[in-house]
Amino acid sequence: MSVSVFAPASIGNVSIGFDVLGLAVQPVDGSLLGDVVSVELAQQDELSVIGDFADKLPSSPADNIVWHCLKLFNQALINTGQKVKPVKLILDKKMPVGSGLGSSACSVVAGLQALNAFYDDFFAKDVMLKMMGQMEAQISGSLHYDNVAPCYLGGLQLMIADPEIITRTLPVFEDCFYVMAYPGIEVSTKAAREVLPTEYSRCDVIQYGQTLAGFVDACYRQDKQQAFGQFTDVVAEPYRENLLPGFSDAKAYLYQQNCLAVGISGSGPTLFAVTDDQSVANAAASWLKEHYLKTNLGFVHVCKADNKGARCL
Ligand SMILES: Nc1ncnc2c1ncn2[C@@H]1O[C@H](COP(=O)(O)OP(=O)(O)O)[C@@H](O)[C@H]1O
Ligand SMILES: N[C@@H](CCOP(=O)(O)O)C(=O)O
Repeated sequence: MSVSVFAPASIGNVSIGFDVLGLAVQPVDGSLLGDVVSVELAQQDELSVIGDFADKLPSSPADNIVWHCLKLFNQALINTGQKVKPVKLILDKKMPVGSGLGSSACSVVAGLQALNAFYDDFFAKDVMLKMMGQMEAQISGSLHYDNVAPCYLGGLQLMIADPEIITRTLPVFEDCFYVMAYPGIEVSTKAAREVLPTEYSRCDVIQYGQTLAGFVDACYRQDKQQAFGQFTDVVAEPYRENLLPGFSDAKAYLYQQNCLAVGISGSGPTLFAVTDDQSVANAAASWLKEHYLKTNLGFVHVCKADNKGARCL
């Protein structure tokens, strides 16, 4: 028996919810923006990596986060008295690394969820999400669920301080397009966290709280004007934009073209632009292809919210 699980790309932070807000996205053209992990019975545990971005990962499979997922998952099975089966894992690494698209989360979620599907969904969702958070923390240096939660559960996820709840699903703006532009250069999440201040002014704290609260309220009332009217990131963007060549010019241009919001996806370098008008989305995508991409690895996708999250193929 073999199972394959796809886990979608996500926008960490969504600009105004540093570490606590994340949105899963899928291209409107139906292409798979995310990673796929397949699991099948084998003589002994093994991992092979294929796909467009396989050569960007550590050469030893033992350094791949999917291998660590297998070890964590097996230990959790053993802890419950279950018998562990040797498996062959195949990671189809479709996602660029250090991209701001939640690439490591895609591998973690696809890997753990494929294993759980192989064991007939042995672990409940909350147990799985905690394991996913643990693996993401190992790779990025700190515990943040804003990629793994939307990648696993789909949609727009708000992280809750209660460790028993972890995340709540917020209503999305179903008519919005998210134009995702990955320039083809790498920015490590760890490095992009190190440039952030360790303390913020009272004024920034108030603005952050007010903006996030206003956004959540607007999601429930489906009020796009309020959601995107005050869409200013005071926590990360001012300190990270220097890591992203061309970001501030692109942002200014896209606002002139009537985009509702523009921000850094996760820790960058991917930029996202929001609009509810498909012709604005297509024009933004064409412009970004020409002006924001820096290498031939870059790409632009017009996306919508992905409400399904990780799924068996
Ligand atoms: N399967 C994997 N997917 C992504 N990154 C991996 C994987 N296995 C190991 N890594 C390593 O983890 C780090 C992930 O970097 P990070 O900046 O967090 O990526 P992203 O922001 O795209 O999730 C890189 O050093 C990469 O080599
Ligand atoms: N909240 C994190 C999100 C990182 O997302 P990634 O896609 O860049 O891994 C942060 O901003 O550091």
